[in-house]
Amino acid sequence: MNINSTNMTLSPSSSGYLARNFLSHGLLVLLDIQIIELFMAVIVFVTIHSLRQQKRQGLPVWPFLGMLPSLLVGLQVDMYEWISSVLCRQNGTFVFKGPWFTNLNCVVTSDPRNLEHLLKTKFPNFPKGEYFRNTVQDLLGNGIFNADDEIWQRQRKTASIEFHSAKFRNLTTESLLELVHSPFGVDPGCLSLGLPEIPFAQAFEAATEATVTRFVTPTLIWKAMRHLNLGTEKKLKESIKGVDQFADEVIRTRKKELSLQSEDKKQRSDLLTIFMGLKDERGQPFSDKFLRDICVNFILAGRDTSSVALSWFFWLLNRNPAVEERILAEICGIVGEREGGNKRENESPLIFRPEEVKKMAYLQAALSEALRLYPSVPVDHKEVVEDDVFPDGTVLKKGTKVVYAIYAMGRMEGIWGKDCREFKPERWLRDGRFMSESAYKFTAFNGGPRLCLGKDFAYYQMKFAAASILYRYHVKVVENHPVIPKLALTMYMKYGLKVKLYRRDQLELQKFFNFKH
Ligand code: HEM
Repeated sequence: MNINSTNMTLSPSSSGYLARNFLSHGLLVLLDIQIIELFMAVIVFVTIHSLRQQKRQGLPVWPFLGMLPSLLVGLQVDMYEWISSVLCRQNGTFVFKGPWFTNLNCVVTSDPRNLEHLLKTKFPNFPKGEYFRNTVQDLLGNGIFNADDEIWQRQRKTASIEFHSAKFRNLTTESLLELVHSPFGVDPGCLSLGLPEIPFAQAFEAATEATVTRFVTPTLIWKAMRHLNLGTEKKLKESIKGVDQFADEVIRTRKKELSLQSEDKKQRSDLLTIFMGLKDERGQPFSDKFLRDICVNFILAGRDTSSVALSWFFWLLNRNPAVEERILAEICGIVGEREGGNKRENESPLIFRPEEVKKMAYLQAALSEALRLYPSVPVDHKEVVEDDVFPDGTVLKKGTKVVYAIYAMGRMEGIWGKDCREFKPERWLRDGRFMSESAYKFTAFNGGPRLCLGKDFAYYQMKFAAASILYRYHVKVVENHPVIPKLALTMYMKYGLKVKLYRRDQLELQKFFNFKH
């Protein structure tokens, strides 16, 4: 990664610039390469040491060996599969030990009993903790994802009241309608134009990816790299700049709008506006930095989680045409119940009513199944406050880091049965009705006091968007397009999802109107 960016600087087109800046720049390039070598040496050392530790504990060493070359070429490995395979062999929990000077020690678990203990029963004993906070601080600041205690409670309470208000619900329903049926939404003809590139979204994705690299790099090393502005730290800094520019613009615009409105017209109900009207513990309005953290965290919570879930959903659908047919049959059945029979509304685009979206049980099952296999937040992190013991007997010392592997949970036979790797929406249905699962077994939305605040809204918007697209188009994934997860805070696809859209015609849909379940 670092070498690539160095090469870019050394390209012929920039040679004039380089000549002028040779001394300072040349030194930086040299330092950059030395840091990479140091970093690699540390990784090799960490690996050898960890291998010995793993062996002593009776843990399999081959997955770690398999990971080594990939780690050295830029953490390209499918880390999630590696963690899953070790967890399956270790009955759901293992202790990972790195050398004393690294931060790579942790307990990794996917056991639902431990999850319930961690997320609910002993919740106060398992905050996000200092290590997590320091690692993601540059990107998430003091926002809800990164906060504990009062700072977290305050944001949670404010957001929770807001999320449950009628005004907020109306606003989100309206914006969803606008989003799906806008010129870049799913209106006929528009998708063929292609989607615009969104610099903020790119910066955001790059920032979450670079942040995750910190978790697998000794703290000492990434802090040194940050200080010297090198490698992934340089990338992180640049991408955070892009994220901040966007957030600053949103805050500035909102402040201006509010200052221009008269008191009686201050009707706007969105989270940012609510937080702008609140005071901190000293009775002062929240700083712009804190408002920026609110923006960034809620965007991460609500935007990227749902959008990556939809990408995995459409990819899975492409591999399971029978599921797509059942979803279409469900949608057409619901549309058919509309006044005026089963005729498609010719000219105006068909917009699903909220009560119709709620009825789409099979679609909800398919989305849950996609999230079971590809959870938007693939791993999460806690820290132990006081010595404790997990229900499975694992001893937890104060300060231990605990990683709960949500991705791996979807691949545990002990939890989901022998067919756990298959995409089977039917496992979520009883007599045609959607049945939710325990949050400690299906942890895609977290559980306990930190259960996702937007879960219901997320299902609603994903169902609305998926149904609106599927009713109009057959979404075909471009052949041979590589689809693998990216190592980031959110489970993006490493190379995105390339699809071709084929407009459905009346005849094709007619088949589904006549389909019997
Ligand atoms: C498929 C969609 C979604 C998934 C899979 C998802 C998943 C999650 C997960 C795993 C967490 C816990 C994160 C952590 O503590 O580290 C979380 C928290 C949260 N989610 Fe979601 N989420 C989704 C959509 C949304 C939406 C649409 C919103 C808002 C409109 C939202 C708002 C939140 C908030 C505010 C939190 C923080 C809760 C807290 O820490 O108390 N989420 N979500």
